[in-house]
Amino acid sequence: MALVSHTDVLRDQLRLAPVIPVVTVDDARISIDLAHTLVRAGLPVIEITLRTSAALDAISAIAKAVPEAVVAAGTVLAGSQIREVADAGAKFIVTPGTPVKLAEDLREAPIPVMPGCSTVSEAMTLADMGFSYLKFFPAAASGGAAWLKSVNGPLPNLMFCPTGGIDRTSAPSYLSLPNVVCVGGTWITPAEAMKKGDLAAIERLAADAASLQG
Ligand SMILES: O=C(O)C(=O)C[C@H](O)[C@H](O)COP(=O)(O)O
Repeated sequence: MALVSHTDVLRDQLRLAPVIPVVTVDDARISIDLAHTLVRAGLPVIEITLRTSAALDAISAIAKAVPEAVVAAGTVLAGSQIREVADAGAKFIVTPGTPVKLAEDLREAPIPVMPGCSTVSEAMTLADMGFSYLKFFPAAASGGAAWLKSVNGPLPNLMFCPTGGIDRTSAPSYLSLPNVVCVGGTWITPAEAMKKGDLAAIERLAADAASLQG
């Protein structure tokens, strides 16, 4: 099965930057300029959430026009979305949580997958199914850095991208942990800046996020 090589690809993608901007796009027309801005600032990995009707167009536009970006599809909730996002050009898939049926479908995905979990049992189930890089969501609400520190003892082979309630101030405390590969967050692309198309503000936030270390 292709999962092992997918894991290697995903690991390399997740190591590109300390922060994955989690972006909700209302108008796909901003997506190419936004991706160029994030890449220039040092955040080439971009998660576009499938929460709006513009999301697939945004993924496809970025995949075609900004090859330096690694565009991921977030908020994948159903197996039927796997083919759609892969066809749009997504480089990997992110889920907020991963019921077993969805995990089974994700195992067959043609692109890498970072499934979401928020409990030790969910993490163990996903590990059993072959997934080694997991999104820990909602991170802050589910135990934050303390949870990650605790699970590193019993589950040292799992790596996490905590997301949910993380901001510029709390990100370094996650990034310093041995089982955190990067963090995700929306603070780089605030709704107001996205609405106004304020790419200068986004570039400042992104450059600052790109410089974060543990
Ligand atoms: O849509 C998804 O698939 C998600 O998992 C949710 C996002 O990752 C969070 O909404 C992050 O939001 P913040 O807490 O503002 O950083």
